[in-house]
Amino acid sequence: MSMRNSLRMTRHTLSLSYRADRRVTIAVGVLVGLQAGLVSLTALSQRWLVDSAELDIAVGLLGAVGLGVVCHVLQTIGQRISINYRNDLCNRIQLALEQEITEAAAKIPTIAHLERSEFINRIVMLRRGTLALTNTGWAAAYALSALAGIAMSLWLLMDIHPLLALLAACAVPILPLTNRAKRMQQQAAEATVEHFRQEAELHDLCLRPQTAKEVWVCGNGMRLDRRASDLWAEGAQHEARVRLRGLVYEIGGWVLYFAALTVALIVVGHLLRTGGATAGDAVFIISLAGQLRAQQQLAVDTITQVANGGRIAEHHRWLLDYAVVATRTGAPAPVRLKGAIELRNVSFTYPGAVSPALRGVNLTIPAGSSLGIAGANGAGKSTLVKLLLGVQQPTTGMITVDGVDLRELDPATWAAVCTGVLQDFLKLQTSLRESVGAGDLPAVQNASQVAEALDRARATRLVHELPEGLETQLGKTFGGVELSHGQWQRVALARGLMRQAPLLLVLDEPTAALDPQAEHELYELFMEQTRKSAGRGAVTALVSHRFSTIHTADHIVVIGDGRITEQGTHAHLLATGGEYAELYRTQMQAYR
Ligand SMILES: Nc1ncnc2c1ncn2[C@@H]1O[C@H](COP(=O)(O)OP(=O)(O)OP(=O)(O)O)[C@@H](O)[C@H]1O
Repeated sequence: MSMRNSLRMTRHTLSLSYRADRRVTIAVGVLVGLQAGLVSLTALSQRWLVDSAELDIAVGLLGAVGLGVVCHVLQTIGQRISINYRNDLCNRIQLALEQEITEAAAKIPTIAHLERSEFINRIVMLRRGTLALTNTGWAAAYALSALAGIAMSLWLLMDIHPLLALLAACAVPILPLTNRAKRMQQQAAEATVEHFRQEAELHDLCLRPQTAKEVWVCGNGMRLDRRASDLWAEGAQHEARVRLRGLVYEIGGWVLYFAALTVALIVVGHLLRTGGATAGDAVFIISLAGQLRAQQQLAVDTITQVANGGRIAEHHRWLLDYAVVATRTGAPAPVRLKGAIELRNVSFTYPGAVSPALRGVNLTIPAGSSLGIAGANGAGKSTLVKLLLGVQQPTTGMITVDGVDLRELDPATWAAVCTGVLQDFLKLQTSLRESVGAGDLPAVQNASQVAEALDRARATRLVHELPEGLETQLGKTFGGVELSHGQWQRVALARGLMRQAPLLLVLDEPTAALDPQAEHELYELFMEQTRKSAGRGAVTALVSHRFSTIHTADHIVVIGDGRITEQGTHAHLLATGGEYAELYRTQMQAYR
């Protein structure tokens, strides 16, 4: 399997190199190929030089010097040129691979793969191993060149004495033993990836400004740091132990070769003493035997790199296959909703969770209406929102849009008619214009559309307060202006309001960071927008803990422990006198 992956990645990365620069790829290929013959030719020139000197042949001497110089020049300069250009090609291959990985990940229409640790580990291994993947193709080219060079050297050595073939035979175990050592290291890296992921996460908690303040207030910094360091030490110790065991295998592989080298040197001494070889032959054998070690080392290193690339390629293949399986096409999403969005007996369980987050939910959201979603923490409100947006799919049951199963609609076109603000909204550290415009990318340059969205989010004052208005860089990471949490939320709101005619507007606690007056104004606005776009059948789904805001929705559902416990209009729910009525009255009294 790994062999097949190595071959596939070799072909793939070499074709990426060829696509990146055809002429340079061919030139580097020729230079790498030439290296195969240069080692033998250099040794032959040395033999020719010594024999010509012994026999006093001037032409031979001149020829040998010329050949030697040409070989050395080609070897040294060729190597420098090929290494430099190969590095440049590898940078381009790496960029192309990273694009491929990001594009594959971006094509996946749900986020299910980002909620399973075995998948996340694969993605981390893949990202960490991009360099190994990148090198596979050119490592294979160097390996072929080294193997061809070894074959040529051996053929010439055996011509002098068959025993010298021992040098090659005894080098054979080096490759499987080195490969075994590398495989052990790779397995250790896979076993410890979660340790390092947790360590990075814990250290990030202490270093990210957003989280560091809470860590400081709780006085957890030292403890988190110790826990992170313990995790790192555990992972690093395991890897170090495996590396040491691997080293024993690697050295073991070379022991046999050094024994064969001793035999070869004894053979040379014997041949010289008995007249079986000339002084030129002796120089030739010693020179080639020395070079052979370097060639074998190169072959082992590069073949190991190819095998390593093959192991990472398995994760690459997994991601591409997963993206293909997960990528769905289907009927385009409607631009106008005529009937309703319906949830039919929908249940959803998060990967690895023991109990469902939603159970048997039946709900009809008629075209042109607004839906208020209420419920305690952890009841399942945000999960319902994720299912409506299509980023998660029901485990059982189905969601239909005008009678068509959401899974049968083209996810990209469905995403294009959805918009909104999620609870854990994005703080996009770009210019204000881009941070808002990202809500409708084709319009990101359209300053008036961006300004309009900011106006609808009641954030125009913010634009005037910022030193460069719409072009102000936001966030500290790139030296911009830091906003308050509420201001960031307004920017996120404006982003969610960028799309001119969405079919589904989702607002998952979009005003939690705003003051009550601002919240009230915004809800009035949302409801007005819902009424205005009712002609297109657009639907607004609004999650909030504040009953003062959701009571204006056309239909309200209360979720408890993953089930709909009550639903109806505000008036109906108040008249029923259930949990909603009680909570509503309690909140209203608290506000008085
Ligand atoms: N990514 C996840 N993986 C596993 N379980 C999750 C995940 N997200 C939420 N849950 C679980 O699903 C249940 C519902 O969570 P959800 O976020 O939908 O609640 P919520 O009603 O939006 O809560 P809140 O009011 O606190 O935002 C909870 O029990 C929660 O622990």
